Amino acid sequence: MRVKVCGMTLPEQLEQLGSLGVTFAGFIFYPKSPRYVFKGLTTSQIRKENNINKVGVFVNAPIEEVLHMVDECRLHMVQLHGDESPKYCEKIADYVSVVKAFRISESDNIEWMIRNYMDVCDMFMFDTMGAGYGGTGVKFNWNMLKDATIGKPFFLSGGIEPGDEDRLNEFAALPVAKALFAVDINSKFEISPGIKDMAKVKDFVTKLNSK
Ligand SMILES: O=C(O)c1ccccc1N[C@@H]1O[C@H](COP(=O)(O)O)[C@@H](O)[C@H]1O
Repeated sequence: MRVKVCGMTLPEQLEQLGSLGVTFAGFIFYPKSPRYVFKGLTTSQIRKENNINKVGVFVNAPIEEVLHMVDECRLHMVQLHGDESPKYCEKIADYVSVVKAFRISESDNIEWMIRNYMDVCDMFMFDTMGAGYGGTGVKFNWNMLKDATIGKPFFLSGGIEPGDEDRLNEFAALPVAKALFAVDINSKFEISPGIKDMAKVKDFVTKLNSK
């Protein structure tokens, strides 16, 4: 199973990720996040990193700013984690792969939420609704996906933590998980915001892929 580690802020941790079997590194370009990428990384450090797929996470940012960062940092994908409209996604998708994130509450109908985004982005991400835009450290009810038709590859996100490996492998056996593209980990693998516990990341990736 592919893994994305989000909220990278340290150059030495970024360099290490690829060798741990992680497929994607996420950088949060949202200044209000405690994992804001420029706390510890520069655009040139990100640009030079060639051993991993780079995902920029944006929240309601101006389109020009997103495209500028894609160029500057040579991002492979952008993850739109705010309230971006289908039109907004479509404009960005002309230039780079777009992952549209949806923050899920118990009363949501997921198929309804994604319906207008089907033709304007490349993938989806399902995360948990919370007070902020992301990094809640809380899981949503994965059963809500069980009978849904998703129609695009998706990232599973929100509070995934060490010890979830078996549960994730069970989820991966469900019919809906044919579209499960990757699991996204973040705050539950940290020493402090933006500083990852690399031993926990390594252990998780190994256990997840050993079944
Ligand atoms: O982590 C943040 O600070 C953040 C801020 C704004 C938008 C997205 C953010 N993180 C994303 O949240 C999910 C889930 O994180 P967690 O596992 O619940 O901590 C993850 O995809 C991050 O990309």
